Amino acid sequence: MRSGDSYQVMLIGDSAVGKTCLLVRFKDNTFLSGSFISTVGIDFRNKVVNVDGTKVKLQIWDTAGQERFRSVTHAYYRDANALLLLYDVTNKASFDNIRAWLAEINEYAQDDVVIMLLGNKSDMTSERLVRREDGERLAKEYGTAFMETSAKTGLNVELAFMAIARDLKSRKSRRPNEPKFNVAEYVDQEKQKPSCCS
Ligand SMILES: Nc1nc2c(ncn2[C@@H]2O[C@H](COP(=O)(O)OP(=O)(O)OP(=O)(O)O)[C@@H](O)[C@H]2O)c(=O)[nH]1
Repeated sequence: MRSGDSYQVMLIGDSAVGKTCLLVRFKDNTFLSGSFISTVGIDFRNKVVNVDGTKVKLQIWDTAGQERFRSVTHAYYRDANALLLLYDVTNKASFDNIRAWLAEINEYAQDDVVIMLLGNKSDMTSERLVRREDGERLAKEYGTAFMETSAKTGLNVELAFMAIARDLKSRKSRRPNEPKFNVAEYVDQEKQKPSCCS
């Protein structure tokens, strides 16, 4: 693998939506079950992924969702190249708060930041309170990519980070006459592959 670029990806969203679990699933392919330990301030992990034979280093910042840490996390927004914005499909308030999170992004992040909206805990089918269509509609309204994930089963977790890595890499290396990388199209294509998203 050739060595390539490094990017900062930040996980944001209400407390307990599953940001830490999503990161641990991506990094170590395990699920943190048992008692819930809320993140204090901010934490980070690196993972190197392979995008078309080039190493792309993702430095992933896991932020605390609790309100009292907001001023700490604000300081990190401007350095983020991409934001994974999570809600919990079993927690309606976490979905309703997405507009407020998007307003924060607008205020503190770079204008060209890549944003992906993720509806996490999609494995909890009987407790679901937010429909997939509602997530899709909101993402469309704000022009962001969207998918549902489960840190517990691993559904779409790798895909979400890989789509971000590809988008960031293509923004950097794209020649003026090349078409823009389309995250939504990429995600749809990958979802259809049998090896994906189990
Ligand atoms: N069933 C299910 N439970 C999940 C999933 N993701 C996270 N959880 C559970 O939800 C709780 C909160 O997960 P965390 O990852 O710690 O939440 P967080 O968003 O990092 O929370 P803060 O650090 O407070 O911002 C834990 O009890 C997890 O086990 C998921 O995809 N499915």
